[in-house]
Amino acid sequence: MDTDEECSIVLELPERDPFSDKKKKLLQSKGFGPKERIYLRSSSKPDWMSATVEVLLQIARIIQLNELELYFAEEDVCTSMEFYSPRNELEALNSIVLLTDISLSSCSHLHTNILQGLRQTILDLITDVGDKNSVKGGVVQKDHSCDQEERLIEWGESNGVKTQLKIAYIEGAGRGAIARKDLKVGDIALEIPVSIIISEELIHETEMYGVLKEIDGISSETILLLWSMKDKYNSDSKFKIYFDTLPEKFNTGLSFSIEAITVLDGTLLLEEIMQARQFLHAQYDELFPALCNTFPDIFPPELYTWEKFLWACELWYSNSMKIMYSDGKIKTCLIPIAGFLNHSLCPHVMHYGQVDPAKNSLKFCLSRPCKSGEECCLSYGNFSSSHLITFYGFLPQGDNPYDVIPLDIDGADVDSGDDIPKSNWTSHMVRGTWLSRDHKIFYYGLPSPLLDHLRRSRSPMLRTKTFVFFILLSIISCSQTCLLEVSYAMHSFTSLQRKRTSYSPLLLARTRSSFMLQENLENELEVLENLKDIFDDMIENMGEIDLNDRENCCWDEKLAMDFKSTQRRIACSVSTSCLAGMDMLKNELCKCMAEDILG
Ligand SMILES: C[S@@+](CC[C@H](N)C(=O)[O-])C[C@H]1O[C@@H](n2cnc3c(N)ncnc32)[C@H](O)[C@@H]1O
Repeated sequence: MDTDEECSIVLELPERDPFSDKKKKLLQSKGFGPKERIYLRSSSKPDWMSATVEVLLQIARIIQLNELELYFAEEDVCTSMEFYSPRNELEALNSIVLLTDISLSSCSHLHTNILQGLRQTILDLITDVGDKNSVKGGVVQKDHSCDQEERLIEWGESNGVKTQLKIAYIEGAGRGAIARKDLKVGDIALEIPVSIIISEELIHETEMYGVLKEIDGISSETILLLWSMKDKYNSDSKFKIYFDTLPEKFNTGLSFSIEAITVLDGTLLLEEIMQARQFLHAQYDELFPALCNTFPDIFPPELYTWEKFLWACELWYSNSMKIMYSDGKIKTCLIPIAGFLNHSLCPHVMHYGQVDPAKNSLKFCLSRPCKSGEECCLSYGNFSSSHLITFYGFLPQGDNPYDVIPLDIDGADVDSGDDIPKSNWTSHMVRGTWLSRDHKIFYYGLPSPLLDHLRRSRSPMLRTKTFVFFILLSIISCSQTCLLEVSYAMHSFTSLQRKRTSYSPLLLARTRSSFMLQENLENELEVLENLKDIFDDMIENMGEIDLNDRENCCWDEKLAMDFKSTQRRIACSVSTSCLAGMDMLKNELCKCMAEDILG
């Protein structure tokens, strides 16, 4: 509890966090426990606030990491200021705002100023995250009319919708939602009453539902999809105005032409799109024409063609949202008006999936400010570009931190029989190494779980980087150079090796360590060589992309080319980082060998 003299904020990693063990380890590596009380003492030092915020933020970031960010998180003890992703940064900062709001509502008068100061500092940081990470905001195209969209908003408002947004055409993204006035963190940009959300309840009373519910294993999503295929053409539908605003064509990866698919040769997206299409075809063939033949009045054949089925699949994949209702049930829904919001890697709205039971409505609250006239964006989820292309038909602007290349290697960590804890990652991947800050020896900008896995699987005797590191330390201690900063030791072990004493037992111990170090460095080198080979093959299989042709291509070929360019860039960065790492290792090996020869 806070005393009158001291005010504090407690940051705690929830026990139920699915990655609690890994996060505890990461917190520990930065010198924190799973529950930290941070005292807010206004001191005479001018930078006390930024120092306090730095600590709060370091802990909050780790607590807010998702699985993929955790995989790429770097445990390097030297780095204090981390940045994992715009999403993580916004979540971390917003979690601190929430904690200060809770404290403000219950704190004594004495602490109000400190807490308000902290709140304002965090809000300023949130604005900075937006300014630094939102790539060239949506450019409004003035030459498009949005009459239909405005009619939908009027219809919504007459049904209880409250909105601070208007609809406009955005360059390269279709329609989007623009702030009508300056909106702050916590403001509600849009509020949609449950009564206008399209979800499974809506169709329970229909004849169609009576037929479909008898089909073994049919999901409520498929039932809704089949209902929407027909309701789109129903002139008496309650949702006619909504259906009228939907595009005639969705242009997702699911409707890529054969030419675009060919461009994807050598990438995993080719497989992903082919599999998704095969799955949908199989699903369609299971239901049609049988349903049309047996119930032609309920399923008129002209409304249930493959093309119309594919349109509905694209509608549901690209426009539906998963919503948790007040009873705790999660349902896939179409949400008129909210369906105009585009996706951003640095979104304004991050949490919108839960019905507010008090108002029976869905609220879209801001996690970062949105200026008047600026496009207000959502996060559709932490999706890779291949997922966004397949199911939404676009590549987000900017560096997508979820763009990974999965590696088809046996994921389970090899049990080396030693007592070094295994990382327990069941699958491995890489992403653009430019996203990593740590390109030192043993890190190379590559994910540690992958490197550790490869080190272990090359040889059960081969140790993780932690073990190599201990060997380095033992050499250092043999040289009677003590109390060195760990980070310094990592960088300067070779120079310390040179300061040898002529003490024979120490020399012997050091020689043994030096031999083990050499062996580990050689193994390390092989790990990088193998990894580089994998990525060089991948680059070769992808082939060159002739971007000169791009302008004359169709939308899908352009998208395929852009995707391939991003994949090539990732693969090239991995190959380059491996090469740089190999050079560092060869350098160290040369020094080791020279040391041994010189005795
Ligand atoms: C839920 S809708 C959003 C509204 C949509 N722009 C429209 O005109 O109907 C999702 C679709 O919007 C487009 N979209 C969303 N975010 C985008 C982005 N960041 N860049 C380009 N297109 C985007 C994609 O076509 C996607 O399938």
